[in-house]
Amino acid sequence: MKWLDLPLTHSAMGQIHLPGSKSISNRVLLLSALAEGITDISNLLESDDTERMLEALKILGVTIEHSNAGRYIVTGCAGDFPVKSARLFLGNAGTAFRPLTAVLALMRGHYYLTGVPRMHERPVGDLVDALRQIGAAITYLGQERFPPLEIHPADIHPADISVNGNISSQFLSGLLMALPLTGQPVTISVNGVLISQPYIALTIAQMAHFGVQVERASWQRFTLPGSQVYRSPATIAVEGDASSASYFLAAGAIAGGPVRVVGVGQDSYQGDVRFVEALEAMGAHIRIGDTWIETSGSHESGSRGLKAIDFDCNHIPDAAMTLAVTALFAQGTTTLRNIASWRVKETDRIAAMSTELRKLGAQVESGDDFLRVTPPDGSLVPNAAIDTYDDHRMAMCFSLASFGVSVRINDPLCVAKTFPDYFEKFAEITR
Ligand SMILES: O=C(O)C1=C[C@@H](OP(=O)(O)O)[C@@H](O)[C@H](O)C1
Ligand SMILES: C=C(OP(=O)(O)O)C(=O)O
Repeated sequence: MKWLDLPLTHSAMGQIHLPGSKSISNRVLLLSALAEGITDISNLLESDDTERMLEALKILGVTIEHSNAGRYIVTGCAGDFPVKSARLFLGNAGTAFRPLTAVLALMRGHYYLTGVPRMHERPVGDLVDALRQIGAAITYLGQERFPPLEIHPADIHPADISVNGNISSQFLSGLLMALPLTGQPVTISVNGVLISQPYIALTIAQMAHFGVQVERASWQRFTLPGSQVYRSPATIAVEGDASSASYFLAAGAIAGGPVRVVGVGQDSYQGDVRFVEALEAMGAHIRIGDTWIETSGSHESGSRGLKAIDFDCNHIPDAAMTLAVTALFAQGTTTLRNIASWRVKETDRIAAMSTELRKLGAQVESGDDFLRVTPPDGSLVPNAAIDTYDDHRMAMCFSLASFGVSVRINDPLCVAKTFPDYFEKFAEITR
């Protein structure tokens, strides 16, 4: 499908059962594969990113059975992948590429890790630097500090290491998940500011489910005490995806609501549940239960019933994109701060977001790490053709423009990265 035309929609209302969290799914798959014992996983996300992880683990010799939708049974390999030589294609899945790099560097095997062309523009050098501190032998097959990578068998000498924290938290997450495999005590220090910190909390929580503890004095220093092994928790249910929830929650805030998402709630492990704090600051009404979140707002679609905000988005890098499009329905200028990491994700998201918001008539200012969005004086420009840059979140965010104007989404199938049936679900809440 080359494009999808979304007609002007007057209101949003209904209930959506969320697909499983991408971030939890790929962590749980990897930890199940590394654990002793069999793990019965339910509500696993079925999308391109999790498919890349599943495929890679199977190539590495892990037995994974698929029984019914979202249910996977993984027989763990007790810390050592049986296959010692493999080529892995990891698409554009950061949650597969970065953690697998760290784990495979310790496996005394010979591995090639590649991805789509955009993955080869997404940095991995800080992670490789950290792994080289303990003896890992990794070479860059293309541009220095970027995938594709070749990992050679190496003698690992566990020692205290440091890693940069300001490009992607996935480097630290990868190290945290991999280093218990050495069995030795190791302390990881983070150089500079750690971005996307809730994803580190998520990593530590998932490791704890598999019996491995991380000691943490601050968000700059993490100790793995040594002599710990991953043990299967037997069964594990993946929470709904809080980033995927953001589109529906924004819809409820923009176009009346109530819109309820089911699958995440007040005790969620995912940082993106805090997106609702931004919506609340914009004037939306929020209700949260144990396993659901509901939003409602002004009942006149496209009426700019919301208030502009100035928001630090460091802790919600993915849901922050939803905020940029929600800003079209707020009075005044919304500023999103601390979003420098957007530049090295599926596309340069600051550039892409600026270009596409302007097509709708918004005034946009941007810098290295911020975006400022002012809606047009009158209505949004109708029938804009929004380019999506092979970025699932660009496609999903801009569906929200249809609450103000009819809009065309180019290459809508890019949502397959994390939410293959997004547009069907979106249609369920529009009236
Ligand atoms: O660890 C994770 O699951 C993720 C961490 C974040 O990346 P950065 O740490 O690169 O910001 C986030 O954007 C990504 O979608 C998922
Ligand atoms: C940044 C993202 O993905 P990745 O896990 O590939 O980094 C995302 O899903 O918005």
